[in-house]
Amino acid sequence: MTATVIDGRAVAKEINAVTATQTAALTSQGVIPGLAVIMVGDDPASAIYVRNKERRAGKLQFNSVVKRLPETATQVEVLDLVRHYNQDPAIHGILVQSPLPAHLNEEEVVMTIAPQKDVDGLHPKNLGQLFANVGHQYPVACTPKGIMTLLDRYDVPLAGKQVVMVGRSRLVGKPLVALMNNADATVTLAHRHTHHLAELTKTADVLVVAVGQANLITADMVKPGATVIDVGMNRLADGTLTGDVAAEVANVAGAITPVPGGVGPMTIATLMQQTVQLAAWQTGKQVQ
Ligand SMILES: Nc1nc(=O)c2c([nH]1)NC[C@@H]1CN(c3ccc(C(=O)N[C@@H](CCC(=O)O)C(=O)O)cc3)C=[N+]21
Repeated sequence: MTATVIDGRAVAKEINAVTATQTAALTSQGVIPGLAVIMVGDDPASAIYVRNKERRAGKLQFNSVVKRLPETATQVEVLDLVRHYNQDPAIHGILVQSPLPAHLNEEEVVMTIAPQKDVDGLHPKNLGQLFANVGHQYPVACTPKGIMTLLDRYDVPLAGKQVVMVGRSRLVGKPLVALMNNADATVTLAHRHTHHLAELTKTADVLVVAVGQANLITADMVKPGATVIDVGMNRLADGTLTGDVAAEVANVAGAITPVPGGVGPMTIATLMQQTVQLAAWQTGKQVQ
């Protein structure tokens, strides 16, 4: 038996088609969705992301701005740039690429982004709303949100199911836990201090892995028939891109996302979808 391959590119294409229609609707009302990306230094995963975002935003005819600052940029420079885009009515979404160089205070940068423009959903106000499952019109981190869309498109049941999330980043693991909880799954968050990881992952009906370590998850760690979502983005010495899940897992899982072509394209599509949504909220326009 070999697992169903969950085709992130195909689902992303559907989402992008809807986003294109919504973009046209907004543009005809005089609002061009505006996305500002700030990248400091040159993290390789960020470089892939920025390149693919620019391409997609161009195709959708967004107002897309990418500001690249050198590794040596100061905290004040980054904060001033964020404040500039906070004030700019042509920009509806602001994204600061993570990780920032070690000398910068990421916490303070995130706190400075206007919550209504925080297209990554990282601001404590937005994360708080997500965890409390209260309110409406708040952004959610694009990778976990895109994962929920994928699972929905593939009719993967979540209510009452065991979900194990490996990796507790603010960008993926934490928001995914909240989204899964809000979807009535029983969710466990595992991380570098977790004991007996293999025993835990083997209980998962849905296993999501966002660690950044090639081959971390092997076939013996997966329940037969489970859905495995691989968020890893690892560049091997020979230049190939690979996730955190070993190829042999396809012999055990029921469904699995490939890398590339799984979660990555969904992150981009969700970013564009959410930028349009933020533009509509900020301007009071209808998109559908
Ligand atoms: N504030 C912030 N938000 C992020 O969401 C964020 C970030 N910082 N820093 C870097 C990581 C990495 N990331 C990727 C998203 C899509 C692809 C992607 O498009 N992957 C494709 C293409 C791969 C390729 O072009 O070779 C795929 O998996 O098929 C990659 C990487 C978002 N991240």
